[in-house]
Amino acid sequence: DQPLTPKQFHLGMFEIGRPLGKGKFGRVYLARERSTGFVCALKTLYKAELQSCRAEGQVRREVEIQSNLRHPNILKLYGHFHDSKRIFLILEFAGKGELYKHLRRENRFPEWKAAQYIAQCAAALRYLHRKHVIHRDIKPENILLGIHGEIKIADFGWSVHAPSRRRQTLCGTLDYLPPEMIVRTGKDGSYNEKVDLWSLGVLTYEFLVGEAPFEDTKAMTERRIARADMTIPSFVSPEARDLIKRLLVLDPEKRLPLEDVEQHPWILKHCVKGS
Ligand SMILES: CCCCNC(=O)c1cccc(NC(=O)CCCCCNc2ncnc3[nH]cnc23)c1
Repeated sequence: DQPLTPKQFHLGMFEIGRPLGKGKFGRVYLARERSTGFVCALKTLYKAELQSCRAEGQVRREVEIQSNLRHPNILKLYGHFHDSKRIFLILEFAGKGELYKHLRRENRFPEWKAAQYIAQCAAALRYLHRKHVIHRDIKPENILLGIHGEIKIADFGWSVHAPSRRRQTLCGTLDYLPPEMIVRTGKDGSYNEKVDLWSLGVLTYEFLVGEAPFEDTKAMTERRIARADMTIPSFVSPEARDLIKRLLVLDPEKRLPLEDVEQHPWILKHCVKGS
């Protein structure tokens, strides 16, 4: 089941197709390995850019972490190689692309679809946490959909081995960050994998409501996160409301464990096993 296994990869082995996306340090292209016809996604990262932002460590961690992971809801990293200017990550191609584009197009997901996505995210996070990996950046932009609509958690550029202390300053949206990553509450400001439980709560809210629970100006967002100050619209079912409230809890130790998320009435109601 590991189609791309040669030890040494190089660019000439691939036919490059259309761009699939772009990020801070490079782009992702559709690609096909010439000898096997295997379709994958090639993520390019420019060394110069990485050096200027001192992000090489992030890439090394992304490669080291993701290449040891094997789970149906986690995007596979088959290998990597580099040339003089770029680093290339050979990633699984997710046939239905970026989840956030589906969310924006549909505005919000029906409860049965949101519940199935959250159940798959919980299964992937349970697998990561068993390996003492914290993702730290669970949000719609970092989730892809496979050809059968299954969740593929991607972009391990921010993941670390638990417990951890943040070094890099956080860029991008604060919406998904838990209180303990915004204000240094813990004695040494450290945090653990419970940060992903908070993000799962934010993700559940955004799937059902169409916007993040603490979305506001930067200052207000920080304040609202620190107080877990959010309102859940009345169209959200009582079961879904209950799950969101059990995940968006200030005290990391009091957040609903992943095992209980998977057994939550809202999840069981919409995810009949073997359906
Ligand atoms: C460790 C580096 C952290 C910062 N990341 C970057 O600089 C960075 C560099 C290049 C690209 C990106 N992010 C992006 O390109 C964001 C969009 C990534 C999704 C591209 N679409 C895909 N559709 C279908 N199957 C896939 N398999 C992999 N991607 C896909 C990010």
